[in-house]
Amino acid sequence: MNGVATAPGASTILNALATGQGSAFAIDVETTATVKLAADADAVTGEITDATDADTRLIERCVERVVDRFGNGEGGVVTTDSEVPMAAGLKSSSAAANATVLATLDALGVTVVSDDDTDTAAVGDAITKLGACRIGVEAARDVGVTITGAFDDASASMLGGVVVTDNTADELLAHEPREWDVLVWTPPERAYSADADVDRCENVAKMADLVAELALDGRFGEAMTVNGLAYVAALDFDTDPTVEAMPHCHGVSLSGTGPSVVAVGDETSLAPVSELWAERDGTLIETTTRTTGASIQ
Ligand SMILES: Nc1ncnc2c1ncn2[C@@H]1O[C@H](COP(=O)(O)OP(=O)(O)OP(=O)(O)O)[C@@H](O)[C@H]1O
Ligand SMILES: O=C(O)C1=C[C@@H](O)[C@@H](O)[C@H](O)C1
Repeated sequence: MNGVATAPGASTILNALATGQGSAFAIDVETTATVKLAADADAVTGEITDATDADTRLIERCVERVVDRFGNGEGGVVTTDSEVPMAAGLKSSSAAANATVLATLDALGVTVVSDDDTDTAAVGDAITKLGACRIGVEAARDVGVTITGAFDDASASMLGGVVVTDNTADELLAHEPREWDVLVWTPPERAYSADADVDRCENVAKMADLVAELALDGRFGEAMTVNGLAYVAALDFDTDPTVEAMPHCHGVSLSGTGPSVVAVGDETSLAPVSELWAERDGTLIETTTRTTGASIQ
């Protein structure tokens, strides 16, 4: 009973910490999960390739939740192998959870239905992609790696494209395809979402409402830039990387609770941003949006 699945990381248009409404888009860097289940194994053990000291509770809990719902008490081993850096703002936990849930469903032979936008929670012995996504969100809540549940990040990773969500109800408000070039700058420091200063974020709630309006109007570039300016201030990051990118790109924002800053546009508009950000410490990733989301391999 083996299963393998991949899920992409994501970046932020609207951070949900202020109001519970969020918006995110999938990017073309991904995490692969491999799940090996056995009827006679009595526990689930997680391993994260190249990060032996990292916390494996999220992926173990994802397997347990899928087995509780669709299995028969199986245990086993889950391994993730990821291109998405942890605690960088690029939704590594959502990618790991989605890949693990899908790989476990694959191992158990459960059919995953792709009628994402109709959002039927489960159809007989099958489950929709959004239903699978909600299992990962619940697992993230169980182990405390999220503030709101991060259904925005998780559904962007699961479905691909751009989503707008209500994280207080785990509901999808909009789902749109967008094709942008994407430039990611990740400074050397790391920031775990669960440690973010939520009280400071609540101070920018009126700006978050404006960002949600822009996003629901399909004005994603402006939405993410307003979000970026509000949240770099609220979370006390340097405003310079955002401001210097603004004249060139379609949109730029702090991603999640940082520290990465992400700009979207086309190759020509991102070239001067790349030159400016290359002078800073840290790493640059040139990628694209991804419209296809997570999948069983
Ligand atoms: N590749 C992975 N494999 C297994 N577990 C992971 C992986 N990435 C993240 N996690 C789990 O999620 C926890 C939170 O990670 P992290 O802060 O990176 O997630 P995040 O909330 O998605 O934030 P960010 O958007 O900053 O990446 C980690 O401590 C770990 O338990
Ligand atoms: O932990 C959370 O609930 C969140 C973390 C960040 O990624 C945010 O971008 C997201 O909107 C919500």
